[in-house]
Amino acid sequence: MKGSASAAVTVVNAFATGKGVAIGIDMWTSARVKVTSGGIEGKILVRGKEVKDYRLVRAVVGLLRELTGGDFGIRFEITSEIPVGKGLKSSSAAANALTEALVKALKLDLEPLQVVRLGVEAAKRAGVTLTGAFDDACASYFGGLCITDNTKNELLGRREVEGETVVLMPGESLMTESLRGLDFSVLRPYVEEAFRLALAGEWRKAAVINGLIYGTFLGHDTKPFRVAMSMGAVPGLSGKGPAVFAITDEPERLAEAWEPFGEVEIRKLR
Ligand SMILES: Nc1ncnc2c1ncn2[C@@H]1O[C@H](COP(=O)(O)OP(=O)(O)O)[C@@H](O)[C@H]1O
Ligand SMILES: O=C(O)C1=C[C@@H](OP(=O)(O)O)[C@@H](O)[C@H](O)C1
Repeated sequence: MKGSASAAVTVVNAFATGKGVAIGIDMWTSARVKVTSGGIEGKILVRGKEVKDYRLVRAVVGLLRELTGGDFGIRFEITSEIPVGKGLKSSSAAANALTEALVKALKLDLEPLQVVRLGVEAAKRAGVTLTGAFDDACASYFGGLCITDNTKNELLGRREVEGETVVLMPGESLMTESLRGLDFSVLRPYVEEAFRLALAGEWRKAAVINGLIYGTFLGHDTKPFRVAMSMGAVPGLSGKGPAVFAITDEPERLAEAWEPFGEVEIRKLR
């Protein structure tokens, strides 16, 4: 059976408040799963390279074994376009895609939101998230702009968004788990303002403010933001970064200007 889910970009990062906003983008992870009599065997390919980190796979299987009471194994293959550790939600997409594939293979009758919540629980157990990242998981599974309360796994609002975004993926990687213990609560008053803007429909302004706050706090290079803003684009920091995205009428021009900072791709919002 097959499952798939996409990358997403951040409008408001949930680290400081537990509430977040993210938008799905057209960059995909797919999972194929066969249920077997025992063991977990398979391969993870990210942008053509093998990744040997099976924590998320084991967590998804463990969770579904508990749910069904079955002692099954799996053969799996995960193929992903989403680079790991850039802030583009590789973990949410993998958890969603694998959970969806396995739920189908086990012929379980679950609502889409239940599938997403299982993926979030698996990501927590695997230790790859701070809040559970229900915001990212919803944007990754359903697409659109998703506003969530990650402390309650509640989807507060969702709306369709159209257009393209330029995505900059700098060479360095930053794993979410490496930020555990950092006190983001000092950012709360400012991030709450960004969240209010997003709730009021002003998600572009929210993304810029969120990006400047988190980007500064985490010590990211501010040049990509400056370049994008000076060209009239609307930039944001995706997750904890280092990936940056921007909405602009001239994606090709911005993509060229961002080339010195890393790999650049133009993707559709979905
Ligand atoms: N395609 C994948 N298949 C299985 N696990 C994955 C995949 N992509 C990411 N992961 C898991 O998620 C972790 C990265 O999560 P995270 O630090 O949040 O990065 P990102 O910023 O890319 O979401 C990896 O260490 C790995 O455990
Ligand atoms: O782990 C988490 O709880 C979160 C991770 C962040 O995304 P990345 O993992 O993509 O950096 C952030 O945007 C999200 O709101 C919450």
